[in-house]
Amino acid sequence: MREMISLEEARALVCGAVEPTEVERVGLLDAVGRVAAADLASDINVAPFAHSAMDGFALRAAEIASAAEETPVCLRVIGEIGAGDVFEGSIGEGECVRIMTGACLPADADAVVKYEIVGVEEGDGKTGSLVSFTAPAKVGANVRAAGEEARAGEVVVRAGEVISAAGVGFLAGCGVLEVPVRRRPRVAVIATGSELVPPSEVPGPGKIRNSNSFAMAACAQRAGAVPHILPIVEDTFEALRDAVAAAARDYDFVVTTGGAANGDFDFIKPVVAELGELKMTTVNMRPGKAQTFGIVNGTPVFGLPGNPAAAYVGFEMLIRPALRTMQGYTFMNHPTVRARLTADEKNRDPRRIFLRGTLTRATDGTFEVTPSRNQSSGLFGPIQKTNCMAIMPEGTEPQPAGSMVDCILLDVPEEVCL
Ligand SMILES: Nc1nc2c(c(=O)[nH]1)N[C@H]1C(S)=C(S)[C@@H](COP(=O)(O)OP(=O)(O)OC[C@H]3O[C@@H](n4cnc5c(N)ncnc54)[C@H](O)[C@@H]3O)O[C@H]1N2
Ligand code: MOO
Repeated sequence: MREMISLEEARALVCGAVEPTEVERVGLLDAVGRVAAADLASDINVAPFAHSAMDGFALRAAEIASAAEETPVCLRVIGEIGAGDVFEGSIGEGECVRIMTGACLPADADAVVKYEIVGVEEGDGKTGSLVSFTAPAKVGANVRAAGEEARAGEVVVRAGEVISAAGVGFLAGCGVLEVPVRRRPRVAVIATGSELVPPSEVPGPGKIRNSNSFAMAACAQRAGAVPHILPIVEDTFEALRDAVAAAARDYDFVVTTGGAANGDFDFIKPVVAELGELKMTTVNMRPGKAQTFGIVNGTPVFGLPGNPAAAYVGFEMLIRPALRTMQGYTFMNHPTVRARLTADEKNRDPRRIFLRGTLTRATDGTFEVTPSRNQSSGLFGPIQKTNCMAIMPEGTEPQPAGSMVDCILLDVPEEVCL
């Protein structure tokens, strides 16, 4: 095992070490945002029948082929059909049928003319009236064909597609009410640290609230997994070993925070090494250098650093892709855009730096990014106030204002008005 690896190597290692969860069938609504695990086919033609796209008059286009302003063509209205009705009669020469949007096109008709451009010569436009047309209509005008969206038996969503909200509607129309998807991974979240108390308590001397477990659980939820916050573990080898061993038996993925460095009370590395196989310990990024990963009892175990921002970056950059891999997603990472730095950035490091920052649109439509003043790896607060992470490549010189940098979009793409 090499000591320090690149983020790309780390991501490949972690994603390569996880297995897809088994397939379960979920109700259609629960499939939104998830990946279809099998091809899905329609049971009927969609639309099931040719129907009108407009409120108007159904006719044979040939009847009004000669229609013009000076030489209108008049047709007799012989019936009316609303959506849900079927016109059983036949349309003879010189005749048409009043039709509503969504109604089944009469068998004899091949076009619909919307009623805004139809004159009423006699009557009220309903059955028995005489209506006039001043322009021809194309065959198929304002007609939605049967099977336009799907044919009976046709695969409408392929295995591997992410089902969108509109896709849920599409599948409902195709009669697909249950969708096979990969089960959401169950993620154990364990905070280690003798200084930690649950957030429900006011910390006493030397103690702090366990905020990491909540953030990591929220990240897991956002990644499509089901998080379980387990009890805080004190800083002893035995306590952490027992907690990790139990969690590796009961969950699909184990996340710990803290105790990932080389301090006197940092035990995640020796624990993973003793219980299973340690695969990495450090990644070339800042914050979040100390990233432990290994396999215990066939279960991936990820030891995030204790510093909140470092844990967050580690989760989003390394654990989220793994949890998505387990669910069958092919796109693992947050979207990235290029943006102009609004201020000089003096931070430099042999490691790749992820600066928490705010991405905005400039008046010319391009992106600008302003890194937060406080880049402490010990804080969640600045991340709550930002919407991206600006990437300073490893080993770079200070970046002057105006430099173009990659920015990873976090939770709030709408607010960046994409
Ligand atoms: N001699 C060195 N010391 C440290 C180095 C180093 O390179 N040499 N790196 C620092 C960096 S950077 C990080 S990150 C941490 C990572 O180490 P640990 O994973 O062992 O982190 P801890 O010591 O356990 O905790 C660090 C910090 O975070 C607070 N913390 C821990 N857990 C939680 C939690 N659940 N909720 C909120 N806050 C938490 C903890 O109290 C510490 O203040 O090592 C540095 N040291
Ligand atoms: O590994 Mo530490 O993350 O730079 O905060």
